[in-house]
Amino acid sequence: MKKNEKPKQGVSRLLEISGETNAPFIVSVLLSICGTLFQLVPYLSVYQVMAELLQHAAAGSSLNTGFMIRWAVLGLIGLIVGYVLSYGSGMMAHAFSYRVICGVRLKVAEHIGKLPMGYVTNHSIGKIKQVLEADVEQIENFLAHQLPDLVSTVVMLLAIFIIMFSQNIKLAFACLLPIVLGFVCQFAVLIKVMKSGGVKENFDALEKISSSSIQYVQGMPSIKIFGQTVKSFQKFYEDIISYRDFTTRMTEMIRPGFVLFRMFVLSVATFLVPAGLLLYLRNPSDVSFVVTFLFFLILGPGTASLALKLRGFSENMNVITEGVTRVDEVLNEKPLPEPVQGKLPTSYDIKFHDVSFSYEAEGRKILDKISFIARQGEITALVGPSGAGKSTIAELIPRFWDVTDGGIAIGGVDVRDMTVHDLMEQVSFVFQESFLFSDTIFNNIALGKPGATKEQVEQAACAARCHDFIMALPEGYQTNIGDGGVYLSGGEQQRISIARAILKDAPILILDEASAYADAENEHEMQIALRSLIQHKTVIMIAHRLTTIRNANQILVVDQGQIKEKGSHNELLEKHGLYADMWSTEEYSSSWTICAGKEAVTE
Ligand SMILES: Nc1ncnc2c1ncn2[C@@H]1O[C@H](COP(=O)(O)OP(=O)(O)OP(=O)(O)O)[C@@H](O)[C@H]1O
Repeated sequence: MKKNEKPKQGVSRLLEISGETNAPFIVSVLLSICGTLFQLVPYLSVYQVMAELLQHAAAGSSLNTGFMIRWAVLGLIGLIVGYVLSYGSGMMAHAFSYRVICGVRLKVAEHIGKLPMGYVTNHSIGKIKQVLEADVEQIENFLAHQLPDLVSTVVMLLAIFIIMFSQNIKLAFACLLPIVLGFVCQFAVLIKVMKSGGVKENFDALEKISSSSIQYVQGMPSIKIFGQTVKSFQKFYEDIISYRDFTTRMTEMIRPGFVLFRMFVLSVATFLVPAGLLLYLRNPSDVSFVVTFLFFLILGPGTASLALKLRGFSENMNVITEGVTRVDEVLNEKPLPEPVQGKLPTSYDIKFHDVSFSYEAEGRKILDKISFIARQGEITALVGPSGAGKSTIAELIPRFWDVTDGGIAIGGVDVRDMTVHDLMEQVSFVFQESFLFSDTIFNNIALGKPGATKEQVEQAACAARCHDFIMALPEGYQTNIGDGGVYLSGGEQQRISIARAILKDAPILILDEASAYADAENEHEMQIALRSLIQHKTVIMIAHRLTTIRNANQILVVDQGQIKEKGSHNELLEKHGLYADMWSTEEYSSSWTICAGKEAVTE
């Protein structure tokens, strides 16, 4: 955008976002205008036939039947051509609007993918969903249906009034007056709604309902187990109630103006008939006036339905502006800064140098001057109490967030000096909560390496020890997760995530509680799977169960955002510090049994 150039709004901003040109839209509008004009021909034809009938009614034999048939045929042709053109206009407008919303959705989705994770976690899924689905859907409705309709309605109204004024100015005024009065009432309401911020409030309220309904559905197990109902799930209930109150308030605000609007525009005949009769009584022998009056009686009430149509557009114009503003709010979020020409590391030691980090600008320090080196070909384990900052340390490596102070380097290259794409290529991450898409198992694994062959996916699944349970599913690798009652256990889901990571085969591997769901047998399977995954890589492993990481080359004990101890399992035991305490607590608790009867005993 050039300096001092006003940012685009509404439809032109939509075109800018989607990268579409307005040419198809203009063609669609032109077709719509032509279609509308052709649809006026039948009215003209009725008028001509009536005029002929009235003027020669007394002497039936002088009726020009050829003239009347020609007009009847012309009326029919006008009707057919009008509908064909309107159909063409509608088709073009739909194709155009679907291209626009496709472009907008892709742009927003692509942009969200470039934003720091902070954006996704700080903004509820409901809000993002609302922008991507409902707000964009309104755009389709507006572009495909309302805008072409608006143009044809305005053209039709203009054409009718031009014809009316050319026939009889006084009768034309009698038709115009109630419509003007109606719109004055309507605009008064509109200004009131705009001043009250009603459109924005409506979008905000829908966004809140969308967010809390997602939480309600996602939290269903807890809601059920704690005997909650939709009424006691306070947030959702309040959002529904406040939307009801808001819409009631808005209706009360809009209703009186709308009733007056309808009353005026539907009373065109009430204004027209007395005016016409007065004019007729002045000169009852004027047959041509009677013909004109009849013509007004045919066309006049038609203007009411057109005026009713126009009413909706003024409201929808605000809706579209608000929808585009919300899409722009997402697009204006700053993506992670990245260099144009990124550097690529040639080795994969990870070095944290005095890294401090807070989630919010002025927020609590989560990490405080963390320094360590995780060597290539070695396992570096992070252990410590819950909330110590282990996951945060891991998530800083692929730049889910950027450090507040200090730096992280891979093979001597600061992660901020690599392009985001290159950085992501270097890192595999198995998350605490494995996320599987509602797709086939094959596609879920192949996510690790787009374009992977069947053999590669199966090899990865074998290495991750999940091939056997996949083959036992109804359609093997082509089984859709979530369909037909196919659900996987937590441990199975995690092994699929490990298969994904094996397939990606990145030089850096981060495992955040990768065996958290595993039972004893599963954990053994998973350990074997991980062994084949971690060779020659830089591995960062977070674990609560210390047995899982006792063989790690280096163990970092994290507490309250700092590294309190560092060393191998044996070295740390000899220090008799936090790690030694955690180890003895784990050994102690693993020897616990619960007795049926009097008391719990230890071995
Ligand atoms: N997205 C976030 N926004 C704000 N604070 C966060 C966010 N994620 C984590 N925190 C806070 O950062 C601190 C460290 O969290 P982190 O998940 O790194 O700890 P952890 O040691 O991995 O814990 P656990 O072992 O329970 O997974 C916690 O106090 C947590 O509340």
